[in-house]
Order: sequence, then structure tokens, then C-alpha cells
Amino acid sequence: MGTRPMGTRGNGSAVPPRQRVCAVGKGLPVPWPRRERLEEEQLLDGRYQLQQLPGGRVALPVLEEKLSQMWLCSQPRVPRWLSAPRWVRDSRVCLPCSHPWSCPHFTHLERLGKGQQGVTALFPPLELHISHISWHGCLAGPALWETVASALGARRVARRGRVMAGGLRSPSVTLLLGQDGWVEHVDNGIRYTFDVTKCMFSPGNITEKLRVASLPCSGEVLVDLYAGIGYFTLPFLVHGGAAFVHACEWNSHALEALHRTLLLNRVRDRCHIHAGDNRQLELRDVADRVNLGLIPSSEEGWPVACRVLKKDTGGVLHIHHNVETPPVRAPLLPAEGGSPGAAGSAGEMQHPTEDGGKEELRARLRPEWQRWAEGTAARIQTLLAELHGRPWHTSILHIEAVKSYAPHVHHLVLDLECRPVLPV
Ligand SMILES: C[S@@+](CC[C@H](N)C(=O)[O-])C[C@H]1O[C@@H](n2cnc3c(N)ncnc32)[C@H](O)[C@@H]1O
Repeated sequence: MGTRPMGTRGNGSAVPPRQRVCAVGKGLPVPWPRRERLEEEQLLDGRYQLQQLPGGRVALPVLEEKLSQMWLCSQPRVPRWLSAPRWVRDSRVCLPCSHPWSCPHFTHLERLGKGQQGVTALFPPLELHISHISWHGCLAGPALWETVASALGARRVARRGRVMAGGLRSPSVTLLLGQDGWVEHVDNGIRYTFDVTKCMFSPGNITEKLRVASLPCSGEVLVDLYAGIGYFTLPFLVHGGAAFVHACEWNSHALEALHRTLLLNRVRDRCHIHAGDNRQLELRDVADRVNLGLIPSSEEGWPVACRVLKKDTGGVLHIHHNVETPPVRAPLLPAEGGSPGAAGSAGEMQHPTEDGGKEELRARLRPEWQRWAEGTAARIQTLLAELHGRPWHTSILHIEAVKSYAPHVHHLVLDLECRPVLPV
């Protein structure tokens, strides 16, 4: 092979259009499937020659009738980069992009955790391409996923879609190999268990989970209005030392995961799960702290949060919200203290400590965030005053930037202290 002019058969005639191109890779020798292996197993179609393709790639012709044998890929035939993944931070794997077989569609996959069936590999939403092999559909099926799983040391394989729009925040994950999607994920010493095909997990919220875990809520009663699988309920109970949490959730799959996660971490006895729409919650006058972890907005939960706060002493609300922030053109506010006057009547701004780079700090001081926080503080103050028929005071304790979404949308958390104004 390789000596005849490109695009011709051995007898010099043109390559027929139905030629099966089996393996395509950059440069020679082709690492996978190895040309020698294809020859050894007589899979190559000797009537055609190897072809150079645009981008320095090479195509190997295989016999159409032998294509099904490609199902039998055993470990040695799996590309080297696939069998030796490099796990990097946040339990994500980055396959070496410089490798000739790297594929932009297959640069990241998640190792989600161990379930009863071992490690689960979760692929990104994009279609999986292995080394640009042109499969013609012949490899799609259990054999492919078994090969991928064995190369990655996983027992199950799933493909992740986008979180579906709607209040349930359902993921669209398809299990490609394995019996069920239940996994266990350990994060900051907390064991979360959930079904990846039914519940979403937000690794992007890790900074907020860590912050919540360090909040001084020892002995407090908390209400988590959007508990999900317990992303915040668990840190409050396990690390924050909360005395009791009322966790609200309406998604039956998340409820099951939350129940199991509480049991796993031995804190089930300190949590009451309220199944259903939190806007119908009967609970009143119990909370020292309320978590409103819903984006893009938790505004529908504000009246509920006001009702559950202790009416005589008040407490703190953690209000999540996505705020649109135009791109920064010029330096905005001084790094220290921001604009003290901007806090307004609803409360005083206390800027977060600098734990990121300069860029991040600048981003943390956006006036739009301050305006949103002030508007929210004023609104909650009014809601509380109307509810209890007497004045309340709200003050902005902190604004946390959790993460940003392109273009220019930031997920913020406002820590808002709410206290009844005591008669003098
Ligand atoms: C974004 S998830 C929460 C996840 C977690 N707080 C976080 O930020 O990682 C929001 C959860 O709130 C639940 N939810 C939304 N609206 C609700 C409502 N009105 N009553 C009860 N649960 C609700 C959804 O089912 C979902 O599990």
C-alpha cells in the first residue's frame, strides 16, 4: 500500500465513490486502529490505497464486509490517549489536546463518582467522535460503550445533554452503558447520591457550597426553599452546624436523592423534607436563615421567605439571582470599599474579600450588582413590613459572584440581613 498514486485503484482506474474510509488520523504512522493490526486481521481493502486528506490526515480503506469486526475492538486497539486519561481538577479529565488524535468534541468528560456499578463516565453534550473514525454507524451500540468504559476504567457511560428549561431543572442525560444512573459524588467531605439521568448536579456551585459551609449558623433553624438534591442543605447541616433544616423541593427524583443523601451523611433526623410547591408552604415564623437557591431568579420565593423568617428576631436571606452586567470599559469603583454612598437606605454594602485575581475583584464591584442588591433589599423590607404591620430594616451583608454566564450574565448571591425595627 501507499505506492500507487492517490485516488486510483491498483489497476489505475479511479477510486469508486463507495470506498469505505475506515480510519482517519493526522500524520503517519496511524496510531489507531493500527495499520498493521488492520493488515494482520485482513480488514484492509487491498484494492485501494491509503489516502491523504486535508489537514494532514490519512484515510485507510477497509473491506465493507469486515466492518462489523471492528466491534471487537479490544483494549490494545483503543487509542493511547483514551486508555491513559489524565484526571485534572474538579474530577474532570482533560485529554491531551496536542495529541494527533485529539478531537475537539472529545476533550472533556466527567468522572462523576462511584455508584453500585463503579465509576461512571459522563460525556459532554456534543456528539462523541473517537479519533475521527468514520464509523458509518457500525460501532454505535453496546460494544463501543463497553470499549470506552473499559479504557476509562468505568462501568457505566452516559452522555450529558443540556439542563432542560422549566422549574424542575431536569437534566437530559442518556445512559449508554449500565443498569441505572445512581452515582455517588463526594464534595467537601459530603457524599451526594443521585440519579444522573434524573437530577442535575451543578459542579459550578462549588464555591458557594464552600462558602455556605463556613457560614456561622451553629444552632440555627434554616429553610432551604429550593433544596434540589441537597446542594446547600447538606453543607448547612454537616459543616455549618445548623440545628435543623426545612428542605423544600417539588421534583420527585430530587426528593428521592435528597432523602438518600441525608441518610448517607447521617443527618436525616435534622431535616424535614417538604415535598411540593414551596409557594404553598404552611410553615411560618421558624427560620433564622433562608436559602433561595434558584436561578435565573428566586423572586417568586421572596414572600415565602419573609413568612418563614422568625417574626420577632428576623434573620438572614441568601438570595440567588442572575444579573446582567454590560462589559467593563473603564475602571469602575475603587477596590477598597466601592462606593459607600451607593448602599442607600436599604442597607450598607460590605464588599467581599479579595480571593480572586484583579480581574475578578473588578468584576465583583459592578454597580449593576449593587443596584440589584439595593432594589432587592428595599423590596424585601416592604414585604416584611406589610406582612407584620410594623417596620423592618434590611442590610446588605455581602454580594457573592458565584459564576458568570456568557454574555455578561452573573449568578450572584445576596446575603441580606432582615430585622424588625424595635420600638424605642
Ligand atoms: C437550581 S436547583 C437547586 C439547586 C441548588 N440550590 C443549586 O443551586 O445547586 C432548583 C431546585 O428547586 C426546585 N424548585 C423550583 N421551583 C420550586 C418550587 N416552587 N417549589 C419547590 N421546589 C422548586 C427544582 O425542582 C430544583 O430542584
